[in-house]
Amino acid sequence: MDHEIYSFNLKDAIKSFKSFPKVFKLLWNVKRTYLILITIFYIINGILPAASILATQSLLNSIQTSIGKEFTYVLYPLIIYLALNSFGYIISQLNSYLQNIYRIDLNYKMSVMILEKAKILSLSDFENSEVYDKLRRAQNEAIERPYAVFSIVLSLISQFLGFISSLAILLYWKPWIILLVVAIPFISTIYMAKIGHLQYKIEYERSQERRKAWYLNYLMTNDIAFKEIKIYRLGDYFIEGYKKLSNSFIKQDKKIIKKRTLTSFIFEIFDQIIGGFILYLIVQSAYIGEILLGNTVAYIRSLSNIKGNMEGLLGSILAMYQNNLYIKQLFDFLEMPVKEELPMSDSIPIEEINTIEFRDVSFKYPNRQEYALRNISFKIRKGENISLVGENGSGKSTLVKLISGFYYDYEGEILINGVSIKKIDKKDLGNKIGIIFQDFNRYELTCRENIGLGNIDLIDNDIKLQEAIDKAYARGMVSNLPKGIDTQLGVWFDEGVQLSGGQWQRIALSRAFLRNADCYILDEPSASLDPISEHEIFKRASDLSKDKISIFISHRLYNLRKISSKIMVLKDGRLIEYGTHEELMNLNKHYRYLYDLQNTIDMHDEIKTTA
Ligand SMILES: Nc1ncnc2c1ncn2[C@@H]1O[C@H](COP(=O)(O)OP(=O)(O)OP(=O)(O)O)[C@@H](O)[C@H]1O
Repeated sequence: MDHEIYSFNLKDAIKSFKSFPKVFKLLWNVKRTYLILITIFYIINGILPAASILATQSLLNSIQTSIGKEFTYVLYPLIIYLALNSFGYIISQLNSYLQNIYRIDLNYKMSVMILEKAKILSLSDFENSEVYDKLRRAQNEAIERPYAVFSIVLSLISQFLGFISSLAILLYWKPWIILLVVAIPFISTIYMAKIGHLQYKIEYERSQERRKAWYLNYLMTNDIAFKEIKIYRLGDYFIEGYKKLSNSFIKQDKKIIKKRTLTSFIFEIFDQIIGGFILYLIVQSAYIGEILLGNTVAYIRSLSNIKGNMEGLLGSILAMYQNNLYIKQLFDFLEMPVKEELPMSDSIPIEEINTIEFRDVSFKYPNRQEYALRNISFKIRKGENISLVGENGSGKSTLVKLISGFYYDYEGEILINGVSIKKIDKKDLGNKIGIIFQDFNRYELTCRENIGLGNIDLIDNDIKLQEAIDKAYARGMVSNLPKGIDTQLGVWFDEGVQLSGGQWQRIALSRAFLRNADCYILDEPSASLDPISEHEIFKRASDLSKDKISIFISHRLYNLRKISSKIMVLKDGRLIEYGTHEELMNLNKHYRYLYDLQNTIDMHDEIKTTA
């Protein structure tokens, strides 16, 4: 974790401004004409208060000194005074309009940038909670910050101009008064910076906890966990967890608010005393006739402007420092190196997958000590139907994730057509593999989209979609939907139709079949399918991949037996047996044990059901 979040000092504060050039580059690229106009308006806004003070001074003095003279002496200062005020109003309205528009564009651009970055992250990035935290921090806390920095910089300019111009008016009268005016706001800002830093540190450290609270909230307000929450009566448990986490945040937040209020209260008292003393000096000078009425009003207004500007100025610097810390998170995320993304420029294109070979491959997940796969070697050729079997956690899904190119930090060699998978064009590899994972997605979109996402180019091609639907034996099911293929699926949106687990699986299969792949991987596509449907699907998938490669994972060994040209048996991450069903049965080892065990259980079940 960054050292700079633990303490506040000037060096760190200056360091936090490092991301400035990047912020301005980003702002510049959004809408530069607006950026320039807004800047000009801020500058005018900075000068206007002092100009208004001078106009007031001139108006009042001319009223006081022109008694008995022509009215034009008063009329011109009056017109200038009114014109200035109207001009100020128009400028501020225009400025707020431009800022609102600019802000919408900027936030949109920021959200897209974060999504674009998330798009290129690897699976292991998403499985890494640190990366996940970075993503959430960027999304939740940093997205508004570039705009905040921009408006702070502008108000800094505006405040500074206001400060200098009002100061000049007061300097003209009594220069030493300036020291009194600036002392307290200056000291109070340093204290406030410390509190601001503390707040940032708290936010940073609790981002995991915040995510947990969000997750509990999500579980309670989403249909994903609804059934279990109802049946197991988990509502109170989750709400308690949410409350516990939220209460700790609330406690911390209240503490900070207390600290902040107390500090500003104490400094405000000092400030009021000093302000009162200066006001006394001005009124006394006016009383003894040292200054005219217009000057008196001008000095009083300058005094309050300086105070306001000074506070605003220091407050802006403080806010800028805080925003810089958050912006650092944004760039931390946007500039985070994408580990697994291999250079596309010198990658080798492939037209088809002929062979997949593992040579002594071992792999462990980045966050785990133990290996998920150990010393795996095999070669699969075009036309082979391979089945992967093994107990839970034996490494079957991990193996297919490696074939799909999700992880590259394995030991040994993975070769596609004899070339290292690391060198193969990722896009080509993706295009040539049709896969359904165990945890396949149920998109809350239309049936067309749910299938068409398998090959976006074909999403409007009804003939190809129908072919894919037929391959997954889903024709009857889709045509029975109220709007056929254009029916909204799921329950999140209007007119959505919920499907059964097995029906969703057929949709996912159609999605995989829509790809013109050379290698079909079905990772337990059968979990929600009845044994007959599973047999049909496997049979169909193996028929479809006659001159291709297919890899099936299932716990129903009986169904795999008929369609597999070879069976791989995994145990504790090792490939312990590899051969045809007959060979493995004759070997009389683990596969035979699993097969016989399943048969015995099935027979037992059958006897129980018929009894
Ligand atoms: N994303 C992950 N991060 C860390 N460890 C993981 C991850 N996914 C799987 N593992 C671990 O890797 C090992 C192999 O898991 P894998 O999912 O490949 O097993 P499997 O054979 O497909 O199991 P199942 O039959 O239950 O689907 C297990 O010990 C599991 O805990």
